[in-house]
Amino acid sequence: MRTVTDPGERGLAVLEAENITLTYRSSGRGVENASLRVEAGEIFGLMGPNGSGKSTLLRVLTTAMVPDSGSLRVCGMDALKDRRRVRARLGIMVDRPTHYGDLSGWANAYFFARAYGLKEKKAEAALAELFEHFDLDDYRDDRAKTYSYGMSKKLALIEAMAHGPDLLLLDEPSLGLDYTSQLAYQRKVRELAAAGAAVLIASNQVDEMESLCDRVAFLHRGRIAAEGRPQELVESLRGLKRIEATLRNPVEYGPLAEVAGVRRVVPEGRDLVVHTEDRPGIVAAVVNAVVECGGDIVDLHVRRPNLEDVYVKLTGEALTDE
Ligand SMILES: Nc1ncnc2c1ncn2[C@@H]1O[C@H](COP(=O)(O)OP(=O)(O)OP(=O)(O)O)[C@@H](O)[C@H]1O
Repeated sequence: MRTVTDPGERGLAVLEAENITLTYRSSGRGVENASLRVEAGEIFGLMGPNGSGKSTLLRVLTTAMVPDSGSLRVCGMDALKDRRRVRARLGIMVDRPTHYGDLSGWANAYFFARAYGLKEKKAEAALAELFEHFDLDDYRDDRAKTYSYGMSKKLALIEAMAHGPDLLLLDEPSLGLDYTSQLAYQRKVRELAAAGAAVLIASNQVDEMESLCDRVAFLHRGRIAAEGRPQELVESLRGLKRIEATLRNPVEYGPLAEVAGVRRVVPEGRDLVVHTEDRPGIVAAVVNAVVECGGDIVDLHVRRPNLEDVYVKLTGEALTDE
C-alpha cells in the first residue's frame, strides 16, 4: 500500500503550504499568507510580476528560508522541521543557476546526482539520458564556464531532474531557451509529471504556462490573488478583446478609457494594452482615440485574451514589463 511519503499517484498532496508569511526586515516586503497545494502528477504554475514574491515563496518551498509563520509539508513530512529528509525529495532550479566553472558540465551534474544519493551506475545512466534529451551530449566534457546562457540553464534542469525528485521546483526554467530546448524542457516536465512527480514552476511565460500547467496561481504584492485552471481563468474573459498598441513614444492616454466599450488600459513595457468589449468598430475607435491623444502607432495587434489579461483584470496591473 502506498503511504503519504510515497507519492507517484495522482490526488496525493506532495506539497502543502499553508499561510506562509515571510517579511524581509530591511524592506518590509516578502510574501503574506500564501497557501498552495500541489499533487503528485500535477504541474502547478506560479505567476506574478517582478517583485510580487515568486522567488521568496520558492525560497521557502525549497527550505532555503524559514518563514515567519505558516506550515509546509512535503510528501507528508514537516518541511520546517525535517529539512534534510525533505531536501532529498526535491529537485530545485533557482532563477540564476551557478556552476563550478572549471569543471565539465557532466562533472557538475554528476556531483549533484551523487550528492542526491544516486549510485555511480544509476547517476551515469540518468545523466546520459538527460544530456542526450537536452542535446548537450557534444558539450558534456566542456567546462561549464564555456556554456552559453541557454546551455547552463539546461545543465541546471538536468541537475534538478537527474535523481528523480518527487517535487520539482523551477524558477523561470525556460527563459533564454531556444525553440528546440524549450520543447525538450516541456516534454521532460510532462514526462516527469506523468510518472508521478509534482512540479511547481515560477514563470511569466504566459503561453507556455497556459499549455503546460494544470493549475496556476497569481501572486500580487506578496499575496495569492487567484488560482485556477488556465483554460477556465482565460475562459472567464470570454467576450473580451486584447488590443496591443506599440507607440513611437509614450503619451498620456487618459481619454482612451472614455471610449465606449473600453474596459481598461494598462501600459505593458513600451506597449499600451487595451481591454475592450468585442463589438464591431471597436478597434478603429481605439486607434482613433490613441491618435487623438497624440500617439503614433507603429505596431498594432488584436489578440484573444491570455493569462496576462486575467492578471490585468484581477489587479489592474501588468504581469510583465516587456
Ligand atoms: N533580500 C531581500 N531583502 C529585502 N527585500 C527583498 C529581498 N528579496 C526580495 N525582497 C523584496 O521582496 C519582494 C518580493 O521579491 P521577490 O524577489 O520574491 O519577487 P519576484 O516575484 O521573484 O520578482 P522577480 O520576478 O523580479 O524575480 C520585493 O518587493 C522585493 O523588493
